[in-house]
Amino acid sequence: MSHFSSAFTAASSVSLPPPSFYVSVSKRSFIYCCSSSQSTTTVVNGKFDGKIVERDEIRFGLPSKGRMAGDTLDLLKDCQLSVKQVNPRQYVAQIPQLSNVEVWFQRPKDIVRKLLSGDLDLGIVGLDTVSEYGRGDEDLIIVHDALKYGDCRLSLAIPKYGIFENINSLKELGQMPRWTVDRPLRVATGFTYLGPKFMQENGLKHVIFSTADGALEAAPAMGIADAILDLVSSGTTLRENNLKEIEGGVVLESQAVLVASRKALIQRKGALDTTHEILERFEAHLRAADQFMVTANMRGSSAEEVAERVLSQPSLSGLQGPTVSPVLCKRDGKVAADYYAIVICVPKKALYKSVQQLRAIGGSGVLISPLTYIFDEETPRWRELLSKLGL
Ligand SMILES: Nc1ncnc2c1ncn2[C@@H]1O[C@H](COP(=O)(O)OP(=O)(O)OP(=O)(O)O)[C@@H](O)[C@H]1O
Ligand SMILES: O=P(O)(O)OC[C@H]1O[C@H](OP(=O)(O)OP(=O)(O)O)[C@H](O)[C@@H]1O
Ligand SMILES: [Mg+2]
Repeated sequence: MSHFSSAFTAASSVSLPPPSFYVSVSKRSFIYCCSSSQSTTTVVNGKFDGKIVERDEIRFGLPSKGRMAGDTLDLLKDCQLSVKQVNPRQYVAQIPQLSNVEVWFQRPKDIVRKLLSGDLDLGIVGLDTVSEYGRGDEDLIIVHDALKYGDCRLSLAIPKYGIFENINSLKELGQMPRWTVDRPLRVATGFTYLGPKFMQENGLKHVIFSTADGALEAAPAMGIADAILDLVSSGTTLRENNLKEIEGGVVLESQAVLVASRKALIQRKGALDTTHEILERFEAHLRAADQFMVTANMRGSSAEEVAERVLSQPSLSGLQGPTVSPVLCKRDGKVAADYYAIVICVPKKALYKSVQQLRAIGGSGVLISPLTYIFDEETPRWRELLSKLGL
């Protein structure tokens, strides 16, 4: 177990001056004050003399509640990694298939903070959370960038009415002459790192940010802010509050990601192997999730001739060409192959087109089955990870 208590707070995130404040757009550091039984140590950006604190288990942070929690457990279950949590209020759990892993349920932002402080080694959160609370720290490595749930975008929105009626782009918003040092554009957001950074990168000078924990969409109508910067998925909340997104106003496209601490992967025994296994399971499942396995019978003179016909169709080329096997039957006392069974994988969205193309080349008895996993020789993301780690 760690010598340090985990209950530390990122100093930069606790004392946001209410009600509105000028945010420095320079990169700020996290400062954690850690006390052990013997001494008090200051750990800057989660680094403790560049070394990790020794412990035997690999700690995996999962969202404890909210919209990411259920989908995260579902993904793990689909990858045959069942998280054994006795009740929802228990914050530690096990994954029997990964005996060296300890799951810790935490709020998404705390997962990122604890990866940086070295209290977690791996985590699953939205890319928005990694970007906001990770603040570009090089210790954070995105191992899988597209877990295919939690889709949303961080986007700037302004009222549809009044002075903004004819404003439809970030450029037009920035060029409105009314924003001055004395009367800057007021933006309400929970993203107090990404917001100012985005405005600076886009050359908007007179901007002031205020923050609140939720229901930001009310701020313009209440006269508290001119614009909001918040997550959007269906767009319903914006619409219901008479707000609109603008061209060039998307800060970030987000979905759930698997993120790791670089130090943990390099220094902690077993961390890299465990990450490899989790990554392989995720990739195998996610690749399979949008494909069907299609089998069909085709009359033909040889396996090669049948394969030629299949490969002539654009939607039927399969993973590495079709698998073609003879369907053997007895005719006039002799075993012969008049038919061949072909097996291919097709993207779910191309299913009907594939069936049509199979029929067009003489396919019959077409069977469609769901695919559960596709394990390739090596996943491209594993290679990328090794290269990011300099291994
Ligand atoms: N429409 C959406 N609004 C907000 N978050 C979304 C949306 N769609 C997907 N997400 C993802 O879900 C995450 C937010 O989950 P949730 O609202 O449960 O947690 P949170 O608000 O960050 O936690 P907390 O309750 O500690 O503030 C986001 O960081 C984002 O990655
Ligand atoms: O585009 P939509 O599908 O409408 O989703 C966007 C809304 O969802 C989130 O709020 P949440 O439900 O987390 O409530 P909160 O603002 O109180 O956190 C987000 O902050 C937006 O308000
Ligand atoms: Mg929320």
